[in-house]
Amino acid sequence: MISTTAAFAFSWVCGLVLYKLFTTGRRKKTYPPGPPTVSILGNAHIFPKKRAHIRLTEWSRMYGDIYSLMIGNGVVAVISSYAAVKELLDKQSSITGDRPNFHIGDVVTGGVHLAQMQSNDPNWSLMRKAARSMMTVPKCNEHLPIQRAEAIQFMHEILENPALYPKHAERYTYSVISSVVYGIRAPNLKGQEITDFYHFLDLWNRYNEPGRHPPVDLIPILKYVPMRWALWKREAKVVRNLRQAHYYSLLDRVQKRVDRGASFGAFMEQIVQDYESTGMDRELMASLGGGLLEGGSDTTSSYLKTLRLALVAFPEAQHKAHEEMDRVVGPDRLPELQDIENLPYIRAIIKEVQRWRPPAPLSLPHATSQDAHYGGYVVPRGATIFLNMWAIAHDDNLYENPEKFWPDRYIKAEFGTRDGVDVSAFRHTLGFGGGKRICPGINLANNSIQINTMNLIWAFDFLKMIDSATKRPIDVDVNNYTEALLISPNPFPCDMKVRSPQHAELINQALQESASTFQQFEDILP
Ligand code: HEM
Repeated sequence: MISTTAAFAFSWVCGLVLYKLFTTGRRKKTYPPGPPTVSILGNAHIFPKKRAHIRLTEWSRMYGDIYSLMIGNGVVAVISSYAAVKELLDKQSSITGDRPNFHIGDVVTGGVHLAQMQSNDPNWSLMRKAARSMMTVPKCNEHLPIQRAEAIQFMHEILENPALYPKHAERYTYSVISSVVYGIRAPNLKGQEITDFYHFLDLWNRYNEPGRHPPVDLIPILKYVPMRWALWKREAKVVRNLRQAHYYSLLDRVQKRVDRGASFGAFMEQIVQDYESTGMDRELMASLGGGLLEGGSDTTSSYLKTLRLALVAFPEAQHKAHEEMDRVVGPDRLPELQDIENLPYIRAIIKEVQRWRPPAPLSLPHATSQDAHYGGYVVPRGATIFLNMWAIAHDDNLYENPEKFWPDRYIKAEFGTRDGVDVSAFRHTLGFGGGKRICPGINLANNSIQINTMNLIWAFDFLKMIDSATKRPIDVDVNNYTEALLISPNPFPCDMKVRSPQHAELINQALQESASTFQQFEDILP
């Protein structure tokens, strides 16, 4: 009897194992369609490691505006239409506003990070509320003087050393956010804060390269491998220590300023003062400031780098922009933010840069906390959702010749679309994500984008470099981009020349006049 029961149990276990092996990786009929799966892996073996947005876009052309990839038993849904974003991310935001598990990220951040935490975590709500209240339109308008002064310094840096444009763009974006958040600016590229920040960000990006780490989120037991055998743990610890030191040191400087009764109007001063009523401890405060610095730096500088690439590669657009700028603003003064209302072609350039090369082509991944529904399909609880901004922005059915940088499309139609396209679900903020996770920095980012696009077009000619041997212009490669989740152009040859001595003189003069604005952010006391 015992042997019969044992035999029965044994065959039952074998059957279960076989069933699991057979079904793991298989797509359920209720899920969105997708590429054929294989046992156990599903689609894991074909998931692109680099330039994922390009492959995911090819699949969206085959499977439609929602499809799924199976990673083992995990489901990844990829959406690539305005309608799908509206239905899934915006309308069902309460159940599609989580983030997928990201263990290595948690090790680096201690699990406390605005962009990574789950939306039911009360600390996420606390930080998110604070971030949003700090970056309303009126609050951002209060920071316009420093944003404008930094943009003038940016132009001046290009005048002095145009070859370092990408570095100047990074200094600009870091300095604006650091001034707004901490009241501490980065006056030049050699400063300790900016050097430290980009050092650990570079390390983190490199450590995150696909394939560098074991798949800890898929095979959780790997989390328990001891540190001495787990390179990823040692690397994550290095970044964690550098990151923590940086953000605690910035926070301490704000705390000391508040203690001595001074104020530079920085966001963190208020947070430090209110910490008892808000319930934010030191770790949360440090993480909040850090999340904003990280969220706003690479994204805004990516825009500025793409703007330069587009103007060099598409001289016709540059010519039209110069013509408009000369007509509306002229050479006798710098542009002001209000001028944007009278510069439709410059506004079209801004929209086209964001469509043509969105800094976050797959946005940041969302995750579902319950089953969500779209187009008759189920996106099950625990699934990851990618908003494929690239697929939407490069959809030939929506946009004529989508690969071309052609701002005129936005002069012809509000959303730049072909005639007859239904734009009822369209919105200009798609590049900033959706639902309850939509980027909280939109207003600050838009001010930076508008001020700098006007300034740079007003001040400079963007020219192709001349090859010293052949004396011919060197073409730029408009597809040579970095390969991470956030993309920006790799360095390319470009010659930026100030448009006249009068333009240079006005920039120098404006920089001198900005001295008093900068002075408010010179946090030199210990
Ligand atoms: C051109 C500039 C920018 C672009 C294209 C951009 C884009 C994005 C995108 C696509 C997301 C993900 C949204 C989602 O998951 O649905 C995001 C999130 C975020 N962004 Fe931005 N962003 C920009 C500027 C900024 C700035 C200036 C700040 C702060 C000062 C900022 C802070 C953040 C934060 C903290 C998050 C995470 C929000 C959360 O998970 O709750 N971003 N951004």
